[in-house]
Amino acid sequence: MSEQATNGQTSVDEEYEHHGGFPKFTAATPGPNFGPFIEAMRTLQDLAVSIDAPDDVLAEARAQAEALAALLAPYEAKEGEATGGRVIGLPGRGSLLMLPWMIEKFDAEGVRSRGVFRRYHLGGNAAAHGGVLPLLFDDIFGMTVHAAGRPISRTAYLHINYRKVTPLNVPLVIEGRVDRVEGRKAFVSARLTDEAGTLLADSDALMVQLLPGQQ
Ligand SMILES: CCCCCCCC(=O)SCCNC(=O)CCNC(=O)[C@H](O)C(C)(C)COP(=O)(O)OP(=O)(O)OC[C@H]1O[C@@H](n2cnc3c(N)ncnc32)[C@H](O)[C@@H]1OP(=O)(O)O
Repeated sequence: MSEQATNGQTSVDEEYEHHGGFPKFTAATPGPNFGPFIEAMRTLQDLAVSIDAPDDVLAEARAQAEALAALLAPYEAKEGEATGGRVIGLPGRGSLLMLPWMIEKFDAEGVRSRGVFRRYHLGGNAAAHGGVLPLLFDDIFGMTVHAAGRPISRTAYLHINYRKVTPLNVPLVIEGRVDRVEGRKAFVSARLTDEAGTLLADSDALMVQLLPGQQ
């Protein structure tokens, strides 16, 4: 977000200032323990949805989880200041909400990301839950319009075609691009495939550029 104003037009930096409550996001550079901490939390998520443990084990797990929450609670930070989501070199940019995928290509031609769906993302019969695919697509579309140099935009609609069941723990690829722009509207599309190129799902969406002051 470093474009300068030219010919009296609003710069991307100024656009940020105009976007109501939107904080200005800058990359975070946490210490070496942040990445392993997030990975440990992801493993906990996988286990929390998959264990069948006796109650005395759950009592101990509960105590440790509550102690961990008490340790971390004093460090809660505002949106835009929390580390998670701002570490480009980590899966999901270090956000637990995001899929643990790594950005491989990020330019005006499009964005490509690779990763796996884990046990935490299980829907049924060994396949990813249908609800986590929109998360993946929406995130790639946000990055796609950003990489294309568009000002902050929100998803107006997002349509997904589920072509084949999406497996867990199999390396997958998603690629998104801007197909066309009409004023504030960017029409985007993306494809989710396995590494052999088999199409699992595709999506198209409308990203509408926010007006000054618009939340
Ligand atoms: C910091 C990085 C943030 C990145 C965000 C990542 C993406 C996200 O996940 S955002 C979260 C999910 N999305 C939302 O919450 C959006 C909620 N909706 C909204 O805020 C508004 O409806 C919004 C902004 C999409 C559009 O509203 P508004 O600014 O009033 O525009 P509006 O005048 O209605 O529409 C603008 C144009 O888009 C079109 N449009 C708007 N919505 C739709 C739609 N659902 N389908 C088709 N066209 C639409 C309108 O017809 C209009 O077209 P035209 O200019 O040709 O007449």
